Amino acid sequence: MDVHCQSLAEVRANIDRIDRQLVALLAERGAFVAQAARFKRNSEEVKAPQRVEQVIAKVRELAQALGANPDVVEPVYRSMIAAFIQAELAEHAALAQQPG
Ligand SMILES: O=C(O)C(=O)C[C@]1(C(=O)O)C=C[C@@H](O)C=C1
Repeated sequence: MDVHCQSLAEVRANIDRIDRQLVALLAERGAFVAQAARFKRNSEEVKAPQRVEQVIAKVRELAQALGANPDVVEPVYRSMIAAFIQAELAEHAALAQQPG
């Protein structure tokens, strides 16, 4: 990270720019999470706790490699995945209501 901002406004402009990218990526990630519901038989498979731990281990490694703080990245991911699980449970329940 080699950008040295000259003002708080410049800092916040950069944060706003990054937030736009993050939200776009969350939209893309969320669309794939919703598709995962189609391949799962029940709510335990939706929650997939072993997969959650795989993802956490992977993003902690990525954080180390990319200069992020793993102790920030992990709770962000745990919170994000918890929210995606709720959305995927709702998607799974909606699919179960569909005929055929
Ligand atoms: O990998 C899956 O099975 C997913 O549904 C994706 C995802 C995630 O957001 O990473 C969401 C729910 C599961 O708890 C595990 C992981």
